[in-house]
Amino acid sequence: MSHKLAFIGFGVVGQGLAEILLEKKEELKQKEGFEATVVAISDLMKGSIYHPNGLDIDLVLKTLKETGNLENYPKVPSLVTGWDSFKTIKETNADTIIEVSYTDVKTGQPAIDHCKAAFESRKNVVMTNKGPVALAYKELSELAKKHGVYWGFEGTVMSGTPSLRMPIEALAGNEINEIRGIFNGTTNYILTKMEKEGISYEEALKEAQQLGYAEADPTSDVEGYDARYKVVILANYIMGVPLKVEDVPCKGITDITLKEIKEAKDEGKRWKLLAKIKKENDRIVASVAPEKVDLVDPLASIDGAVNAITYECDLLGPVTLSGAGAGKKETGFSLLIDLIHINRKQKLITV
Ligand SMILES: NC(=O)C1=CN([C@@H]2O[C@H](COP(=O)(O)OP(=O)(O)OC[C@H]3O[C@@H](n4cnc5c(N)ncnc54)[C@H](OP(=O)(O)O)[C@@H]3O)[C@@H](O)[C@H]2O)C=CC1
Ligand SMILES: N[C@@H](CC=O)C(=O)O
Repeated sequence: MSHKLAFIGFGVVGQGLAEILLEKKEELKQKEGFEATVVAISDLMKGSIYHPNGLDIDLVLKTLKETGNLENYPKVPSLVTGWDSFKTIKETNADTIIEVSYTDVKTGQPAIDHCKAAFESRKNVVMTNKGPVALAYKELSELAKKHGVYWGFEGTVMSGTPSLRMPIEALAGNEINEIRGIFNGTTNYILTKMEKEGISYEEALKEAQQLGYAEADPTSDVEGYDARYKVVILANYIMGVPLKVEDVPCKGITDITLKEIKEAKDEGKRWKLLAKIKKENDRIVASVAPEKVDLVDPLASIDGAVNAITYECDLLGPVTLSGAGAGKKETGFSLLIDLIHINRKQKLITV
């Protein structure tokens, strides 16, 4: 099947997916019958380009690298420049919108409205932006369903590690009453670096930013807001409970000093930013906070930008999944798996 894609936002993750589409073009065609044409990219500062017959991804990436602006793409006939996100969503011939603009932890905007505009234009959305899923899951999932389009958001929790797809598909039939884990790559990277290399909090945060792990405003990572969004997504999507962001007490890692990290080590413990969700009768209790975990706890050995999640299943007992929690290719992959899902569904319909 052939797909026409439009990117909204073209930072670390957007470019990660573009590189994957370029590198795996032939393999995806052979193995999955998947073909994609990028028709448009609209980014706030990097400019906006649209060509109904498709853009040359290699040339797009080179243009951006060399000039910093997409609008320096060669001026081929029918190339349109300067369209904002909404015009790109509504008026291009894309069938699927890749929403990879920044996550606004207060309002979820403009990404919520990007999703609405796409669904109302009968376009699929695949996204890594957590805002719309954390703040408007019910409304948006109903709207996507009403318009018969697909909404994929695997990368909103634990990057490309299938923390959403695995429980929904492979653990189906179990009741999941408790979830616990490490859901933020940046903070886990910082804590690991502070403990193992003795570097300062500021230095470790800078590295996480350079590696593309941190949010555009890293306050979201270090104060725990990003992990809190992921808790809300898991509660709504996996546990079917309409938990709200304001119901989740949240504390970050900014107060943890090198001295405290060393003291924990001497006690046979390690600081981790833990997220917890538990169903208690009709109630759900959830939190995000740093905790000293025993070194024997499986979560203690989760290092760097890796994340981990344990699902307490009524039939299977605890199931733990660990893998990348952030990163360019890793999160680009999360979008690819959602696109492959659309492709497989469409193939089933056409046979
Ligand atoms: N990085 C990671 O490892 C992961 C990221 N995510 C999520 O994925 C999303 C993208 O992350 P990432 O690529 O790292 O972030 P970046 O900050 O690198 O990229 C976001 C891009 O979106 C652009 N943008 C912001 N607002 C708009 C808008 N209204 N219209 C068009 N473009 C816009 C920005 O423009 P400009 O900078 O040019 O102003 C920027 O280029 C975020 O929501 C993040 O939370 C999820 C999982 C992992
Ligand atoms: N900033 C986030 C990116 C993925 O969601 C993180 O560090 O985990």
